[in-house]
Amino acid sequence: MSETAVLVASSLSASLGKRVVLHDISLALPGRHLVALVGPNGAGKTTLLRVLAGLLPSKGRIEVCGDALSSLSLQERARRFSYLPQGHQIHWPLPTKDVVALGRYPHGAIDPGRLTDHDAAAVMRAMQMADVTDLSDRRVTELSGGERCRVALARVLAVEAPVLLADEPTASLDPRYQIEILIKLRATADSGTLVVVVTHDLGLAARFADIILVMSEGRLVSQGPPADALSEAIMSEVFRIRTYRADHEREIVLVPWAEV
Ligand SMILES: Nc1ncnc2c1ncn2[C@@H]1O[C@H](COP(=O)(O)OP(=O)(O)OP(=O)(O)O)[C@@H](O)[C@H]1O
Repeated sequence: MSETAVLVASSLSASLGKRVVLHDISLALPGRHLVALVGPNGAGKTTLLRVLAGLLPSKGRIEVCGDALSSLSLQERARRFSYLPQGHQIHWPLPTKDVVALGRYPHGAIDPGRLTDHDAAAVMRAMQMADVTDLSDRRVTELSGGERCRVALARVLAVEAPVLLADEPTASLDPRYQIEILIKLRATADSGTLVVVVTHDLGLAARFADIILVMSEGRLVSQGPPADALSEAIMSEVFRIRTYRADHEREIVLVPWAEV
């Protein structure tokens, strides 16, 4: 990979309980890229995302922006990684703008009501990017699922971290919102961030990602540009499906079609 890697992992392995769920994973991912992490249920995608962010212990080495993850304080890790967990829910009836301001917590903004100009500007940029400025004073508990999803995205964007990790950010959204979220993540990557997104939507992954990482049974079994990483052989061996493939408006169309 010619570009400078922002996130490097070498020989990672991790266990949950007595089970080894990640085996010998090595990768090097540059900034300004949208990376889709795909694989069947239970392949280890969420575990890998959490290990990369330092939220789960692992063996091996992780470097972010040239520093060993293990050498960084928790606050510094929180500034370098923004993490959108799977099925993210907000249960407190906070106004949208305060939820988004929580993204500035790693930068020392502990009171959403008293942000510095710098933090307030970052919150505004994130709200504009996620298209939630018109929801600013609405309570998040009174928003639709799609609106809440955009607010959750705005919160992680407000961190303005060099690495954004998002676990199934489009799950349970309607097709329009799914496309909208991918367009926003694409734009975030284009502005310089390394964005890693876990998804089961192979069509959106093939269309929007620069790099696809395919996991199976805790191992990285394929990686590269979508057409290579999601080859018909990988589809068959890893996902046990055949796909319909075409081009539309000069973008890849990939539709899961039948079991093999
Ligand atoms: N707390 C736990 N203890 C033991 N095993 C676990 C635990 N959590 C998850 N696992 C196992 O680890 C493996 C990887 O789980 P993980 O959630 O990372 O998979 P995934 O690829 O994200 O799956 P999905 O697509 O279903 O969300 C699975 O086999 C799962 O059963």
